[in-house]
Amino acid sequence: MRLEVSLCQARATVMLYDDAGRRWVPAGTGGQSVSRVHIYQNPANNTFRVVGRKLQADQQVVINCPLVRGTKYNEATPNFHQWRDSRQVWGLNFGGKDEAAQFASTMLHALDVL
Ligand SMILES: CCOC(=O)[C@@H]1C[C@@H](CC)[C@@H]2C=C[C@H]3CCN(C(=O)[C@@H]4CC[C@H]5C=C[C@]6(CCCN6C(=O)[C@H](Cc6ccccc6Cl)NC(C)=O)C(=O)N54)[C@@H]3C(=O)N12
Repeated sequence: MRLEVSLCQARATVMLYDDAGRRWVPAGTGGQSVSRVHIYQNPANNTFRVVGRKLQADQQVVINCPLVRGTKYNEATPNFHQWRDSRQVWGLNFGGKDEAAQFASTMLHALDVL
């Protein structure tokens, strides 16, 4: 079974939108902290997912989100990008604009070929 390929990675704080509270909350536990976020491609079936693990010791997985054809990826600001999955809204608060642009470019490619 072929392994998934990491198409890109970026440092970002992974956030979820709390509809009830109308505010962004950090994904995972242990408060707001930076993760390394990848876009993985599974070549066997041409699927993609966004996976992020905290940089800190426990490497907690804070996002594991399959990409769905037709998803709109919204670059709300140069550093803050967001998209909806079936249940919630994800936000990535990137460490830098260049990383953010690279991630967006890869994301848009993935959504284009899905
Ligand atoms: C600077 C100070 O920033 C802040 O204090 C907070 C914390 C900052 C770090 C984490 C973060 C950073 C940047 C800003 C940038 C703006 N922004 C918001 O949240 C805006 C403002 C109003 C608010 C209203 C709704 C909300 C929330 C949920 C989804 N959504 C939509 O608009 C969606 C978007 C969308 C569009 C297309 C496709 C997909 C999707 Cl998802 N539209 C629809 C049609 O679904 C949204 O994004 N909203 C952020 C913010 O405030 N903050």
